Amino acid sequence: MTQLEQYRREIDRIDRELVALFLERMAVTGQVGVYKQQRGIPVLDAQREKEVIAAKTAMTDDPARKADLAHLYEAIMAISRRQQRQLVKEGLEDPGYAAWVSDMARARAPVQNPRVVYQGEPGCYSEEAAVGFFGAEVNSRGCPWFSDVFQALEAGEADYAVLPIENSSTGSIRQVYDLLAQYRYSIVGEYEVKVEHCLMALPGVAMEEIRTVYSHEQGLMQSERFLDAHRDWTRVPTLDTAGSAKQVSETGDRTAAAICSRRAAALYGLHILVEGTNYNSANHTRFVVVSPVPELRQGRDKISALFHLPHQSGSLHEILTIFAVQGLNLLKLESRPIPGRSWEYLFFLEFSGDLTAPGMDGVLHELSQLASEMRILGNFPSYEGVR
Ligand SMILES: C=C(O[C@@H]1C=C(C(=O)O)C=C[C@H]1O)C(=O)O
Repeated sequence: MTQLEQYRREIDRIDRELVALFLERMAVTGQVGVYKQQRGIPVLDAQREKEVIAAKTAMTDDPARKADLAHLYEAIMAISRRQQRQLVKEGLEDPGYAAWVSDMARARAPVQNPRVVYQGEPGCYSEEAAVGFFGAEVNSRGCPWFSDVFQALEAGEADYAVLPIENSSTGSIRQVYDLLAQYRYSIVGEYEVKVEHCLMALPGVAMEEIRTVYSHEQGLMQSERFLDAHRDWTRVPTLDTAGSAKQVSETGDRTAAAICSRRAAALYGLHILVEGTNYNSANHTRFVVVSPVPELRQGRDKISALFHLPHQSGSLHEILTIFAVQGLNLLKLESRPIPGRSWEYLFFLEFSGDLTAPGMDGVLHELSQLASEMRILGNFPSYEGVR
C-alpha cells in the first residue's frame, strides 16, 4: 500500500465516524423541530447558534481552524434549520417574508392590450424587446431617460416598462439596477435580443468622410475593438442607439455616422457601411419587464431578489451557504454601492424556482432572517427563445 492509500484509508475511517455523528445530530435536531412545532417556537435561535459556534471555535487555538469550524457549523446548522422548517410553519415575523406575502395578495393577472414604455427612440433595441415580449401590435412609446420610464409607471401612464438589465459583452446596466432598488416595482418577465450593431451614415457617404460616430454608450463599448481601428473618429455617446441614427438622418451631416440596429437604418433612411461592429458575435441584451403591481405569471421559474446584508465579514458567505443548503440554483449576483454608506452594497440575486412551490416559504424565512433587508423583485418565467 502506498503512503497515499494509507492516508486515504485513515480519512475513510474518520469520515465513517463523522457521518454517523452527523446523522445522530440530525436525529436530535429533528426532535427539536417537533418540540418547536408543538410549542410554536421559531426555528432560528440566533443566540444559540452563536453559542454553538463559540463553543466549537474554543476547542482549538489555531485561528485558521477556528474560521473553518465556524463555516462548517454555519452549514451544519443551516441544514438542521431546513430539516426543522419542513415541520414548523412560521408566521409573518420576518419583514422580507411578510412583504412578499402581501405582494402576493395584491398580485394581478397580466394586463390585456397594455400600454408599454421603454427608453429610447422608435427603432431602438428596447422597442424590439417590447415587440418581442408583447407582440407586433404592442402599444408602446419611448422616453428619453431611464428615470422617465419609471416616472411614467408611477404616474399611471403605462402598465409595463421594458428595460435592459445586462449585456453579454459589457455586463450590467447599472442605472436600471439602481432604479429597481429605488422604486418598489416588480419584475414580471424577461426577454432577450440578439444585438447586431451596424455602422451607418447618409446614403452615398464613404468611410473616409466620417469624423464623428454617435451611439449609446453601450453601442460604443460593444463596438470598442472596431472603433479602436478608427482612432481619428470622435466617439459621442447619445441617449440611445436609434436616437443617434435619427440625429444623423435629420442633421444631414455627411461627416457623421451612427452605430445602431439594421432596423433603425431602414427606419431613418441611412445606408449601412459596416455590419456587425460588435466585437462579440454572440452579443445579447437581456431586458426585464417591470410592473408597478406584482404578478405571478404562468411558468414562473426565475426569482429576482435584492438583499442588504449586515456590514460584517462573512454575511455574503452565510447567504450563499443558504443557497447551497437549500439546493437553489444561483444564476446571477450583482452588487451596487449604497449612496452615503461607502463600501456597503445592495446585492441583487437571481435564482431558479417558483416561490409558491411547497417549502419555498422556508427558503424565504431563511434568507429574510439572515439579511438586514430582503425584497423579492419578482418571480417570472425565464426567457426561452433561441439565442
Ligand atoms: C437545533 C436547534 O435549531 C436551530 C439549529 C441549531 C443547531 O443545529 O445547532 C441551533 C439553533 C437553531 O437555530 C436549536 O434550537 O437548538
